[in-house]
Amino acid sequence: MGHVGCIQVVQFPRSRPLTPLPAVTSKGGIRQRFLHRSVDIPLRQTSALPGAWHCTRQAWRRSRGDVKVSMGGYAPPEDDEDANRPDALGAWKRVREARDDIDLSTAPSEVSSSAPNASSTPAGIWSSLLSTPPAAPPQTVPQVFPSSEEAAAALANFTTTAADKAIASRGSFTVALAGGSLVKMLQGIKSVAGVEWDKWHVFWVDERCVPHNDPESNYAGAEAALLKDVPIPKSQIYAIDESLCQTADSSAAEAAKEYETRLKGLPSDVLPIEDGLPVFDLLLLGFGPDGHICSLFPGHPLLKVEGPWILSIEDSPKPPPKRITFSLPVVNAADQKCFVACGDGKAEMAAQILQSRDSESAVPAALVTGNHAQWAQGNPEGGFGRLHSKGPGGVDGIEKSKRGGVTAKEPGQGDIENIESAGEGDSEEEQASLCGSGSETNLEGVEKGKQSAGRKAQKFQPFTENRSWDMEAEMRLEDSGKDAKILSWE
Ligand SMILES: O=C(O)[C@H](O)[C@@H](O)[C@H](O)[C@H](O)COP(=O)(O)O
Repeated sequence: MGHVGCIQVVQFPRSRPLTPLPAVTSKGGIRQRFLHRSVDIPLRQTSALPGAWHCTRQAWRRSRGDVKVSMGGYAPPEDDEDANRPDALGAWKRVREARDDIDLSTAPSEVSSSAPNASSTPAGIWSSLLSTPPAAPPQTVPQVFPSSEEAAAALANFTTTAADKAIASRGSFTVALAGGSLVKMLQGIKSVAGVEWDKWHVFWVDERCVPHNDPESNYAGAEAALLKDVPIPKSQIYAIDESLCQTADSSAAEAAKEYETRLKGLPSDVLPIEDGLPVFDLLLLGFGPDGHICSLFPGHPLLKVEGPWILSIEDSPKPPPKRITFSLPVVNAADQKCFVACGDGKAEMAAQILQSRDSESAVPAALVTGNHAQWAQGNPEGGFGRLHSKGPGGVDGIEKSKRGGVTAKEPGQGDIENIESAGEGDSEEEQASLCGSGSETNLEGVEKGKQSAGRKAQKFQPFTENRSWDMEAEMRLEDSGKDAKILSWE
């Protein structure tokens, strides 16, 4: 095909055609999205490498290898491992290798205008890429809800949408749950109609090393809030092995090892592994008032551990002290991560997470990369409402909406994304119903939640936009001589 100087989009022979979506302009270039097997595959063209198109690592993963982005005509140098990667970083490295010899500003002439059949041949794809005019950037609207019921309903909608996509793509859905105040919010999921529960596989991002009937058990909380009422096969609920957590002397390390072994024994159509890490479809995360996620606490050495998937901790600052947890690389390898923040007490930390992202002082929650959604329950006139201010604890770019909520002016890098009020505030009593203080035990919180009023039907806009891989920043980094392997920047 002679695509000299450009990255060529190739479809494997048996894959379904890509459906081009309208192109958008975004930070660093023009972005084109394709719909493929129900997933968006964004490609972008950057000013740094005119004529070249790139896709994010996460999009590559989500395409499940069905779409290949490669550079025609240039073999990767053998001694550069990264240049052999099939994803955007590899493609970029290959282009960097070749850029002295080629004219990167020249798009392949045979696809510039008259290529046949826009979506079924590489030339056609190029043609549609080149001819689609840029559109306005999409709005992304993660939301703050004045009532926990509304936040729970939005979370339910988001989760079941993610499940539908995963099931359509590979026949199963893997979701990993946190504990804490998130647990009560899970109740909303059971009222969604038409869920293919038999395709769900449920895990825990962290678990306290206690028996299942212990009020501190995250498994027990999720069981009471959701699992006991939905027909997920028991064999697809991956709780900690409680036989390893019976006494105060129990070793969390053994429980972690057992959990990891069980995950590694799952077939790849249930839990795919990429770059040595499991790719969960969705993580439902909380964050603590200190910014911890899972059982990864600020300043704790576990944050830096990269090899094992599941880690143990015996000195958790949040009781109980013995726990097992996903490692940070496992968290970041997941396809989607959703933060749920309950109550105004989390607003200050939410602001800190937004502001410290990408900085040395980032708290664990700010180290989570990739695709995010955030649902928060709080008072738009209270703690979360203050996020609009530029003062201490405030976040630039977020302003109050007419209805008393807060909404972002534009999705800026490092934002917790746009935040919008979902309606008028509910009573204090109702606010407390699904959103506990976090200090009460999981089971107590669920009991309280059961007494809440039924949820309201509501409009909900899912978060779809990727935090894109910033290729220009990565190039600047490499030029500055620093380690450029910021592969999870997407
Ligand atoms: O076992 C746990 O403690 C949880 O799994 C933990 O990961 C939780 O998500 C955060 O601690 C936030 O908890 P709160 O929402 O209760 O603050």
